[in-house]
Amino acid sequence: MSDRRQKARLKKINQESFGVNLGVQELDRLTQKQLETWVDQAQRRSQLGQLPTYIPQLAQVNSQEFVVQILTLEGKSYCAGDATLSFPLMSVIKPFLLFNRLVELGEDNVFQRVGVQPSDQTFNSLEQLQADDGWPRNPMLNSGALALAALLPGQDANSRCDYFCSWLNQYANCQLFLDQDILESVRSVPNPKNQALVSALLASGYVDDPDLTLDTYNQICCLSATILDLAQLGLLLVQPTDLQWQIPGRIVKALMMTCGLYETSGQFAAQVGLPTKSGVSGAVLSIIPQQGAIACYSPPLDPEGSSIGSLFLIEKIAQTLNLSVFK
Ligand SMILES: NC(=O)CC[C@H](N)C(=O)O
Repeated sequence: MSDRRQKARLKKINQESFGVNLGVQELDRLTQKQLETWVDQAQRRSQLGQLPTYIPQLAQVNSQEFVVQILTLEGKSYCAGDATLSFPLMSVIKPFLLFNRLVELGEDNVFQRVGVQPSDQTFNSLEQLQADDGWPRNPMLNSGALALAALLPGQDANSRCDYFCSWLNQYANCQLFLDQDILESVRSVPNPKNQALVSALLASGYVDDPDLTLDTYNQICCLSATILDLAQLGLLLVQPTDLQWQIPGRIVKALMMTCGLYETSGQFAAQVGLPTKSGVSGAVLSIIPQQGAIACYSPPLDPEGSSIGSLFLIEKIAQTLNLSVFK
C-alpha cells in the first residue's frame, strides 16, 4: 500500500473508532527549529552516560550519534540526525513481542505465562524472578520476554525470528532485518544472567526448551531498524491497522507506561506521562496516544540501561507541548 493510501486509511480508522476527526493536535505544533535546539541539548547531556560493555559491538558504537524521528497521525514527519543509520532494537522489541502474542493467542493464553506487575529490580534480575517463585513479573523484563519468545511459532529460532520480523514488517509498514553482526557479537560473550533466567523459567515450567528460547530471544533483540522504521512501529500501537487490535494495543501501551523503563517507569510516568520503552542499544520509543510516535536513538545509557539523551529529548518535547496522557 502506498504511504498516502496508508495514511488515508489510518485517518479513516481513527475517525471510525473515535468518532471524531482529531484535527491539528499538540504534537503537530512542534517546529523543526525547536526540535533541533533540544537535540543539541540532549546530545550534550547524553555524554554523561555510559555505553554498555556486555555486548562488545554496543561498546564500540559512536557515542555522539543522535537520531530522532517523529510521525504524527495527521501525516507530519520531523527528523533530525542520520536517517540512514540502523541500530538493533534490543529491548524496544519487547512491546511488539507482547503485541504479536496478544493478537495471535489472546489475553488469557498470554497472561498465563507472564504477569503485569512493575518491578523495582533491573531488567535482567534473577533475584526478582526467584522472589516471584519463577513467575516472570512482566513482559518488559528479560524474564517475561523470554517466556513470550517461547510462544513464537516455528521449528527453530531462525524461523521464529523470521516469522516475527515479517509480521511486523507487514503490519507496521517497515523494514526490520536481523543484523547478523550484532547477533554474532551477542553470541560471542556468554550472558550468564539471561542463561540463569531461562533455567529458572524452565524449572518453573514457563519455558520448555531453554536453548531454543534464548536463541529466539537473542535473535529478536538483534532485529534492527532505521529511526523511521522505529517510528512506524510506534504508529502500529497508536493506530492498530485492524480494529480487533485495539485492546491488545491498549494493554501494550499500559505496560509500556508502568514497566517500559524498568525501575524508573513510575518516575517517568509522573514527569512525562507517555508509554515508553528503552533498549540497551540506546533506542527509545514513546507513544503519544491518538497523536503519533517519537523514536529516538542515542547510545549512552543511564544506570538503569536507558538512553540518557533520548529520555531528555522526549521529556522536553512532552512537557513543552503538554503531551502527557494525564491531563
Ligand atoms: N535492556 C535490554 O535492551 C536488554 C536486551 C539484551 N538483549 C539483553 O538481554 O540483555
